[in-house]
Amino acid sequence: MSALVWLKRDLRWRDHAPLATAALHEQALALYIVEPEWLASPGFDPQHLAFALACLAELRATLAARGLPLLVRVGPAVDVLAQLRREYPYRHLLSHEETGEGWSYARDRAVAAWCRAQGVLWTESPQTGVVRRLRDRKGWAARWHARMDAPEVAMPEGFAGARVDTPDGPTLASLGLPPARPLPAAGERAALDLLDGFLAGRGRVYRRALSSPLSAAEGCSRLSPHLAFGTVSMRHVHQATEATIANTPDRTLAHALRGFAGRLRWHCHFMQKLEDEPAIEHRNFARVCDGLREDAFDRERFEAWCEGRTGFPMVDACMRSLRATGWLNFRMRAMLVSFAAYHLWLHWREPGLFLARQFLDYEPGIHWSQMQMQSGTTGINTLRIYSPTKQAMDHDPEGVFIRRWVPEFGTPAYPRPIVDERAALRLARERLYALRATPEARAEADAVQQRHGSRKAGLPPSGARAPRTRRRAEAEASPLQQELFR
Ligand SMILES: Cc1cc2nc3c(=O)[nH]c(=O)nc-3n(C[C@H](O)[C@H](O)[C@H](O)COP(=O)(O)OP(=O)(O)OC[C@H]3O[C@@H](n4cnc5c(N)ncnc54)[C@H](O)[C@@H]3O)c2cc1C
Repeated sequence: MSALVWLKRDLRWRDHAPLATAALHEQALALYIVEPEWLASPGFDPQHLAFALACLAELRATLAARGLPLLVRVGPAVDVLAQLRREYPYRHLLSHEETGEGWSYARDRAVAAWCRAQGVLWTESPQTGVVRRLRDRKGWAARWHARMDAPEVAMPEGFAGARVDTPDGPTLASLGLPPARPLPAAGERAALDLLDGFLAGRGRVYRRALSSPLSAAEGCSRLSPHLAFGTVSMRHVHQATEATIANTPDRTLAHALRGFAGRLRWHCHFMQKLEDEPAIEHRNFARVCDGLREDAFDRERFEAWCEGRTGFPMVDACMRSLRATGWLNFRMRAMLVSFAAYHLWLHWREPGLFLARQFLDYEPGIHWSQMQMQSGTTGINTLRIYSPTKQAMDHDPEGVFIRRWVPEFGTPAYPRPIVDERAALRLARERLYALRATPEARAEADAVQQRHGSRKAGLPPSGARAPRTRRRAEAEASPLQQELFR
């Protein structure tokens, strides 16, 4: 039987089940499809494709050295698969599972229907801790560990590669796309180098460096684009981290890496939410929040936020830095969203799409869950309103980061604040706390908690006892939830 490996967000050689299985077949071929639906999706930015193509260039050489040709084609997935089958009559399609946006879910359903009609066997393998068709979250963390602690997939020596021409694939220019902003190093080698350097010592300052935009760029792992494009497997990162923690005599490093290791679970925990409820890309987790902000969308405020000219220097510095580099640390991402949601009273969808285009690491499951969490529409998480002034005092006390990105700050060229912070926050709090106190909101919070809450983390069902004040609510948040907000 002939096999076709359909590469998606798994652009690596190591720990790759579909590639390993393909080697057992009479003939094999690998394919990456540049899908028009992706290019047209509102969260897409040319930097995403540029990164994928750079990863593919390296992978193509890796696979060619083992006798496996890799084709890169452009078109709707079903059309490309059907055309290729006329040139190379494969019977077995192999890929990893994907937890993506609605268009990719619809495409997977179309591919499944096409495979059934054509008599093609399609085998999808998991590659993260996300569990398909999960009934409930009970025991999820144990399943995550079972998968992540299992041995990595043994990779074959070589393949009986199909004899096909492998012309050069598309480029941004050939697809009519503008050039991408400067990118970090792409591909599997770069991912492994980043991980090795982080575990060998760079990660020592992780806990201290994580929160400030001045230190986080160096002190965090910076693995997120690699996890999003699959140039390294989550299992490999987890196992390498656990091995370092167990073996290093450096207790500071081990302690720092324990914090990092916990975040790897959060990656899959958030993706699981989108897997279980794909609609959260578009609509509120807590439906009682429907209508809260939809009709109040102020485009001028939104544009000022996007362009980094809100008159709040820490917000503007973060936004400008993100636009230039494609990355921002967790706390500053959360602050940007909190500012959009509470200070500017913007619904999360458009700011979320804008940020998706800026983040090279755009991962829909994490992204939409976090957008809603930081906007107060999950119904179960503590409302966390970040003060940009406090964030600047805590994480950029000398104003170094602000001066770097907002050089005109302190001159007449810098805009005045676009909102009155006190008045905006008073109104936002009143609206949200009033809503959360309703019996409907409490009942719904229970349902959201049952479906999406991390029971292993011991999160108290927030609907069971409605928090009366913000301080009390924060005190009630579980340690793991608080850890997430650090
Ligand atoms: C509004 C908002 C949107 C976000 N969107 C994305 C996104 O699209 N893609 C993305 O990868 N991360 C997203 N995050 C989470 C987090 O900010 C990034 O994962 C992190 O900043 C990436 O840098 P790093 O790889 O150096 O992280 P490290 O701190 O080194 O963490 C290692 C890995 O753990 C995972 N991780 C870390 N923090 C979190 C978290 N809070 N939730 C889930 N997983 C986490 C990521 O896979 C990350 O690469 C978002 C956070 C917020 C507040």
